[in-house]
Amino acid sequence: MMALSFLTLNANPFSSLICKCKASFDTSPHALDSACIRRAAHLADKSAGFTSPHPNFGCVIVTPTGVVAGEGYLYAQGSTSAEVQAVAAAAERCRGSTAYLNMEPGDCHGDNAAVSALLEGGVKRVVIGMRHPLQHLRGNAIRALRTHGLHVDLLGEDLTSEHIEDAQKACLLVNAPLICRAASRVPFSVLKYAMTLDGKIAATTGHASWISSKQSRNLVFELRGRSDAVIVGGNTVRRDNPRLTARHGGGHMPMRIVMTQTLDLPEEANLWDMSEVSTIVVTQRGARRSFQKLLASKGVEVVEFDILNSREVMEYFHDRGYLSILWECGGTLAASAISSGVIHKVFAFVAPKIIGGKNAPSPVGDLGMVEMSQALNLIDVSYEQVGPDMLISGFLQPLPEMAPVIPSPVETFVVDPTVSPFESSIIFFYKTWDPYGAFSNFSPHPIQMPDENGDYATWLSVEHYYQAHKFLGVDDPSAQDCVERIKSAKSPEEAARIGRSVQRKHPNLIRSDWDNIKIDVMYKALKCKFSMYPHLNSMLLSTAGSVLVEASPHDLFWGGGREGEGLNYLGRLLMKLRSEFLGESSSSSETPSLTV
Ligand SMILES: NC(=O)C1=CN([C@@H]2O[C@H](COP(=O)(O)OP(=O)(O)OC[C@H]3O[C@@H](n4cnc5c(N)ncnc54)[C@H](OP(=O)(O)O)[C@@H]3O)[C@@H](O)[C@H]2O)C=CC1
Ligand SMILES: Nc1c(N[C@@H]2O[C@H](COP(=O)(O)O)[C@@H](O)[C@H]2O)[nH]c(=O)[nH]c1=O
Repeated sequence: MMALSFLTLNANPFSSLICKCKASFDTSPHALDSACIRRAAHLADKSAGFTSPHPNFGCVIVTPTGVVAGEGYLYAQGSTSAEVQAVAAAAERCRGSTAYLNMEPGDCHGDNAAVSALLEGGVKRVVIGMRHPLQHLRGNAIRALRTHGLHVDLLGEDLTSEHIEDAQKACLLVNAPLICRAASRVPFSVLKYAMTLDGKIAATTGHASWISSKQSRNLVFELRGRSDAVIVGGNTVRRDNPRLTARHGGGHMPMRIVMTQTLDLPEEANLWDMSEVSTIVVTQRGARRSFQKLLASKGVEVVEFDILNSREVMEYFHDRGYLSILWECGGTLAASAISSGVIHKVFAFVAPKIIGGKNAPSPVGDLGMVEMSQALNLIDVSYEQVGPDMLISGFLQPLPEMAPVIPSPVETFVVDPTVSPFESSIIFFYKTWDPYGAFSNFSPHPIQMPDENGDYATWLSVEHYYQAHKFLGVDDPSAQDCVERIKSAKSPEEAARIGRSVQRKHPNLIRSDWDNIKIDVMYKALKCKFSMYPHLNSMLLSTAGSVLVEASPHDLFWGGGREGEGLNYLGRLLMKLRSEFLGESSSSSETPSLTV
């Protein structure tokens, strides 16, 4: 199958790129640098979907004679960093080498693993394709490497050329969702549709299976596998009864979102089958409460909105940490999403078929335009043949510039003097890339906890420990198997996915006292984490006087909720722990009433 990505990376194997430089006697360091950075971006792209919501990192180590000595890419958050893998693979050949990184490493875990590996491996020069897009992480790794005497170059900062621009583009594209997140309040959204040569996405009857070829549809599975979620409108659910799963074998499975105003949806639908992946239905506040209950009984999450429109919905999923959304809706919802300015990229599969029909639906409904001069022009358009179809893709809006990233508190103060950078009465944390992201259960800090026999076992994160304890001690082989699967999950996200989906599907496997003990389980794990890592302990103590709130908009038990309606138990436990570390006997005075 051809490799498909949000970017269109050169499919040529790396070796040919290097050879090209050499064969044409273009031995300039810049030609080699750009080829190696492209390779790093290509490697980084291999795990797209799995790393989310974290960046994709690739690293290539090249000896002074131009030989690739080691390579690596980040498989998932919490797994071994690309730099550590590449340095290990290069072994002795690392000394004096150049390391190529598609993006500056961001050390949100406080262990500086990537930088340390490059230093310890004896790398002499580091070439970076792109600075870290998140302001609070940007520049830290570059500074650390330079402080230790390494020569660090940022591709394209001293000179530019076609090769360099290509390589820079590859770096931007491989982390487009993260860049988008850093610069705006919505995830990176791709609108994909399949249409006939006469511009129809279904027959007049609404029948649409299939317009595009099997090859194209296989490619769509890949696109789904690269996305955090796939979204459709209510009509598509009623008409197509889609599954929206990524069926390309072993890939990442996106969440499924249905956007419906009426909530007039079938009682039985493939999307309510949660055995493979979950579905979230977003709807108008107050819509069909009895149907909401029915969906809840099937494990489908329903989120109500006062104003249900594409932008509000995207902002909500942005706040939930989603980086990339694939829109597989019909023309009505597509027009609303385009009008709201939330669509970044379009993938149009054009099949050499004609269906006709004056009322047959087209991919984009009314945008209110009356003259061709108003048409939206795609940027950076690509054309690829896929089986008998033509895939046309391009951007509806340019990727955000790297400069205007989220301003630092001090910069915010300059822009808006009413915001004090020193006002810290509430500290929000959620994703591990946040300034206080290490407070999250998902921060990849392994903990060592005693089991029931007093033997110590290592858990890759607090989330691993917490999820596994839902099933611990249950006298059922499936529960024991679940504990093992969670324990060996490659990332905290994967651990949470397993734990939550088994809990939803097989509530009988959950230990009967779980609701009574879960806070205690979490507290023990947090205490261990903040005792084992001195820098985390200092970070926690440095927040003294501030209320800590886990800014999860959807977890109303551990998080603070969208409007402060959540119980914020994670924040409360951290404050309790902070009091304990500070030597205060009681935490009750600190427990906040959450009206944030
Ligand atoms: N060839 C292709 O690639 C595809 C073809 N199709 C075909 O398209 C047809 C369906 O098209 P269409 O009705 O446009 O698709 P959608 O169902 O995807 O979108 C329309 C629906 O979205 C819901 N919606 C919620 N909020 C909004 C909003 N703010 N603005 C607009 N809609 C909103 C409404 O659901 P509700 O009515 O429940 O309130 C509305 O009816 C079907 O025949 C299907 O087979 C669909 C997808 C892809
Ligand atoms: N008809 C059509 C598409 N339709 C989209 O795919 C959905 C069905 O997905 P699934 O149930 O997972 O196979 C459907 O609801 C709609 O969103 N996609 C395409 O690539 N080509 C096609 O010809």
